[in-house]
Amino acid sequence: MHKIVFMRHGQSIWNYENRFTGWTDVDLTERGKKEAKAAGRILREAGFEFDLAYTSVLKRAIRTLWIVLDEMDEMWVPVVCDWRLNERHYGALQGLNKAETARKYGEHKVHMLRRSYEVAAEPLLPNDPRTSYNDPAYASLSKERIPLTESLKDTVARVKPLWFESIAPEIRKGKRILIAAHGNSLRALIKELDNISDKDIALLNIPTGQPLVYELDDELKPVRHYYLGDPAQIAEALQEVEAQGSAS
Ligand SMILES: O=C(O)[C@@H](CO)OP(=O)(O)O
Repeated sequence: MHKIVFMRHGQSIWNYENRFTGWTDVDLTERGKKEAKAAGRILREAGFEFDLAYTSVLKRAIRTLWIVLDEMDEMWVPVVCDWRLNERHYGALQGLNKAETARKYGEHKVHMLRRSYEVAAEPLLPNDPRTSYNDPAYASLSKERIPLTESLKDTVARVKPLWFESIAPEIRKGKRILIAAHGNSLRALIKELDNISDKDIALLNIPTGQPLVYELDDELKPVRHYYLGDPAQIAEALQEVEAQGSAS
């Protein structure tokens, strides 16, 4: 039996301001840092140890991972930063307030944009200063591979190869892995792992800063999964994520 821990980053500045974030590289708030520290403590107290960690190339996830590893006194753990764990690209929505967008276009439309499998936001124009074309974090990628928008389906298409090429082989070697990533890159990974239908994935939200343990059998099929933290706090955090798309 293998165990892997997934964690969404702690609260970011744009989570706090309720803006569509995607590939925008915003940092954690003080609350986000506290969430990461608490997660590290919970993991340490539950006896978890890691041999390898994965994160995105976005600082809210990287910093969350650093804080967790620091709190666990495991800062030596090798870290792979891979763009394929980035948040799903939110196209032209990036920077807009979610409640204002819901007031303008309706809550249903915003829910579809946030949680449906195939719907993507309008793409950024190639000359939009918000594109990642000139960001050195993506220097190894050809321009065609840098998205201007993504649906969850597109996110699955980039996360899946990372799982099969890198993460799964390391788990098979016996490595104990922590993945600090984002709401939608984790939804994409979990959709594949748990074989969740395109329709049902709309119901899955991931709270910020809560360690989620997956137990996997020898074929790396999930046997069970559970959050480690306080259930009341997790329920509240989930409610908060869901409410971000409401007009009020
Ligand atoms: O804005 C975003 O990038 C994501 C995560 O914060 O938001 P949502 O939960 O709306 O998909």
